[in-house]
Amino acid sequence: MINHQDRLINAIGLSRYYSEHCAVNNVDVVLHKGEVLGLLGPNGAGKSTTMQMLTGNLSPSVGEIQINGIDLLDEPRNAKQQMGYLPEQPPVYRDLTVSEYLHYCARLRNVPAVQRKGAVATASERCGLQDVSKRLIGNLSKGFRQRVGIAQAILHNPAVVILDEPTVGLDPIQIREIRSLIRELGKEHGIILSTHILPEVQAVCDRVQILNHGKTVFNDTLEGVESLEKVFFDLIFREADSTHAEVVV
Ligand SMILES: Nc1ncnc2c1ncn2[C@@H]1O[C@H](COP(=O)(O)OP(=O)(O)OP(=O)(O)O)[C@@H](O)[C@H]1O
Repeated sequence: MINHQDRLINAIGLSRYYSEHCAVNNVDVVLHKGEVLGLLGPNGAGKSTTMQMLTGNLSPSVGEIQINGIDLLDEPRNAKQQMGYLPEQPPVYRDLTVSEYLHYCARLRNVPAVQRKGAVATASERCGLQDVSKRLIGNLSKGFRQRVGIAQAILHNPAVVILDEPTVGLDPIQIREIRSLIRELGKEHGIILSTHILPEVQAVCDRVQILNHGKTVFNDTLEGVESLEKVFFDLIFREADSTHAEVVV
């Protein structure tokens, strides 16, 4: 019997229309404790729309979403409290120091005043930011700014962390560091990672969900998968061929 208790995200039957256009079509997203889930797909597949629905920034046209057992549509504040989100553009303020910014985020996240210092210290330590806490964010390297973005996402110790393209524009050393941070975080949180970089998914994810034309076309662990690239291109091109065949016929 399936145990739904350990589902940090339980999103069932999600669809989203933009007027007549169905961008996401009856997609389920399930995330378990201790799992890093890679959300993949070619441009326009529906990843951003799905992530925006999961983070409560966009209402689904159809479907329901529970975050750590709390209904996102009925109790958006409580459900969002269970979640940390790093959008593709980290929401950092360049004119604040790392410490000032993280304290500000802790306030926004309703971390009680007496716990803020500890929460900032813990998130800074986990993201390797102790040595730059007094530096202005605007003067940090992109890799460190990304760490600050991840630190704000985990500050309130959420059950779920959603990361959108967290390593875009980083150098190879920074990429390696951020990936190992994601793996580390994955032990205590459930993580959804959206990226176009297939080797990244293979390096950090336990399971992969591939979207194409708004539908799930693959959802499985990476056990025994030698090349995710092959799986990905086979699926996407097979679909393109069959779509083409339909048009021709
Ligand atoms: N606000 C909008 N209004 C109308 N159509 C939209 C809107 N946002 C997205 N779409 C369309 O919905 C589909 C899915 O878009 P979405 O941005 O979710 O895909 P994606 O997988 O995130 O793509 P990318 O990797 O390029 O960011 C696309 O066809 C897109 O053009």
